[in-house]
Amino acid sequence: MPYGADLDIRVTDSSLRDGSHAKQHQFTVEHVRAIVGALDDAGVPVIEVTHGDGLGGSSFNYGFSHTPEQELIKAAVETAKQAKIAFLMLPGLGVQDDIREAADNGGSICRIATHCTEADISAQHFGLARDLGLETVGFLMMSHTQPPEVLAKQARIMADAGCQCVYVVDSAGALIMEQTSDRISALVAELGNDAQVGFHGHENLGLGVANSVLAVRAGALQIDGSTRRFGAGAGNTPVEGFVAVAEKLGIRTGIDTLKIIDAAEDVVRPIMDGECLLDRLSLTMGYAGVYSSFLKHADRQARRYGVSGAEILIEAGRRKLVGGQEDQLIEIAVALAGK
Ligand SMILES: C[C@H](O)CC(=O)C(=O)O
Ligand SMILES: [Mn+2]
Repeated sequence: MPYGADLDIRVTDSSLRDGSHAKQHQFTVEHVRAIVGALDDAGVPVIEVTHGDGLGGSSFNYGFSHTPEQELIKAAVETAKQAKIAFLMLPGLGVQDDIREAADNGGSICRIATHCTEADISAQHFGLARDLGLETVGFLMMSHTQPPEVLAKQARIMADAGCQCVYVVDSAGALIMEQTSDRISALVAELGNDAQVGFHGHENLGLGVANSVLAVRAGALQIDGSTRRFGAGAGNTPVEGFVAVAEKLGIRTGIDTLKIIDAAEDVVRPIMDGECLLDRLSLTMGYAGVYSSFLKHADRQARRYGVSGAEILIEAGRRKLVGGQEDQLIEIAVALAGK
């Protein structure tokens, strides 16, 4: 079933949210204006702008923002001519007033993220977002850790609370091919016409584009990516790569392939501190099933305590750490240093 009359699927670019992890939350209003301007011109229909860990993420545990995210959201809304501006929030990290403020600043899509077994903590936030007239999206993070039937039940909780599209979120970039499509199919079967299904991929095993195509084939109607892979870990599904492949497969995204390729090279890349690489640490994250946004934290602790970043990540995977447990990376590094 197509997304709309002109689109088969809708792409959301997360460079200005997931890329915040890679940029260590140092986005400025100028960065936002430049990236939103280029993506909007290329026809990207949705652009997500927030601290990497969502509204309220600017903190000691996650890393302080250079510029308050509400200012960034406002700048994005002022710049975009056709794109809708989305924002992310994790219940407990952000609070309901943050959603109200983001809506006042013109954000029109509210994305609520929970660990994939904790959808129930999102109910009041979806309720508020719908009351405010916002479009809603739910994120089931670390979806590789649960089988399709468990995710489907969690998706049902979100949909019943007012979520209009539930995403399978491959936070660790650990899903491999059919592991993605089986999860998407289970959500599509559970939700039917009650909500759409989306997929958010990371490149830690190099499968972002392939997994996204399989997600579309399994019925996903919304796909996330980041132009130039500007995201946590090895980055997200590259929007320009996905759009090129989609065009060749006859999947209509509404995005101009050549314009988004230029935007990646000429606008997004100069704002990045460096390329998001499929190197030892990010590959280890995909292999060990570790939350992609742990990359910079693990690297920092490895340098601080003179231990192996890869060993920190392997242990984080063994402990099945979830977002919010960044402090345990310090404990692991201290333990490794003491050996
Ligand atoms: C808060 C996380 O960074 C959300 C996300 O993009 C993911 O889990 O992946
Ligand atoms: Mn992500």
